[in-house]
Amino acid sequence: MASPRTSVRSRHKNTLLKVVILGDGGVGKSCLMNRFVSNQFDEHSFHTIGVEFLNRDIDIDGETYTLQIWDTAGQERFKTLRTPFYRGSDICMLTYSIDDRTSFNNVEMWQDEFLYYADVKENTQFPFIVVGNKSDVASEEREVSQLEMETWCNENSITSYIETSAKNATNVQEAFKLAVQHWLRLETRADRNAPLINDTVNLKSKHSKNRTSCCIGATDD
Ligand SMILES: Nc1nc2c(ncn2[C@@H]2O[C@H](COP(=O)(O)OP(=O)(O)OP(=O)(O)O)[C@@H](O)[C@H]2O)c(=O)[nH]1
Repeated sequence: MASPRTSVRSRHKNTLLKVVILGDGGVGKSCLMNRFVSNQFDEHSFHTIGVEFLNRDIDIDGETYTLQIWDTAGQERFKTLRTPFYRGSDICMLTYSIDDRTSFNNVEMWQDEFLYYADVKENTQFPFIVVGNKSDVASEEREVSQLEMETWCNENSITSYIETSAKNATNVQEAFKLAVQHWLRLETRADRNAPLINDTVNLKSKHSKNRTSCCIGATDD
């Protein structure tokens, strides 16, 4: 027999969130996705060509969210294959590898690429999370300190950041959870502010446009 908690939760509709993972080739995007979805790690992971996606549910505060995770090809030559998939994203994970300074320096470029091709106008209103992967490497191989990453995030109004290791499964679940919590915070704020932004809102209408559909459908409406 189902527990009272389960039967209450089963009445809630799942929320589907599209999460896109961006970052230089080789920083570990595919490994992060596979660790999160299948709890597996491939020491000899191949470069991604274009995009791949996998789904996994995550429970936060008694609610279930289905994450549709899009792993993209980080190599420059695949740019035209990956960018058409940015539109409609709810969350963007900007990844670098802590033993590769160039990949950290490129985080800003990845954010710009995402904003442009996803057609997101307000970058401070979009849930970006910065993920420094490969935290398992020996300290002498580290090229980017955690403080440096936090400083960059603060300067760029990014409030969610974390170091992970897809290899030894450190903080991978937490990274996705943090991302959804960030999305939830912005969503709640958008809902709260909605009537203030549009003073001609029809109070009888049951249809409420949330922030996500605004970003997706801006050119199609
Ligand atoms: N030490 C360590 N190695 C990792 C980790 N994550 C991934 N790797 C290794 O890094 C290499 C690249 O991993 P991928 O997941 O294919 O990298 P990617 O970012 O998807 O690369 P592209 O598909 O080219 O964009 C592989 O050899 C992985 O085994 C990690 O957390 N720690």
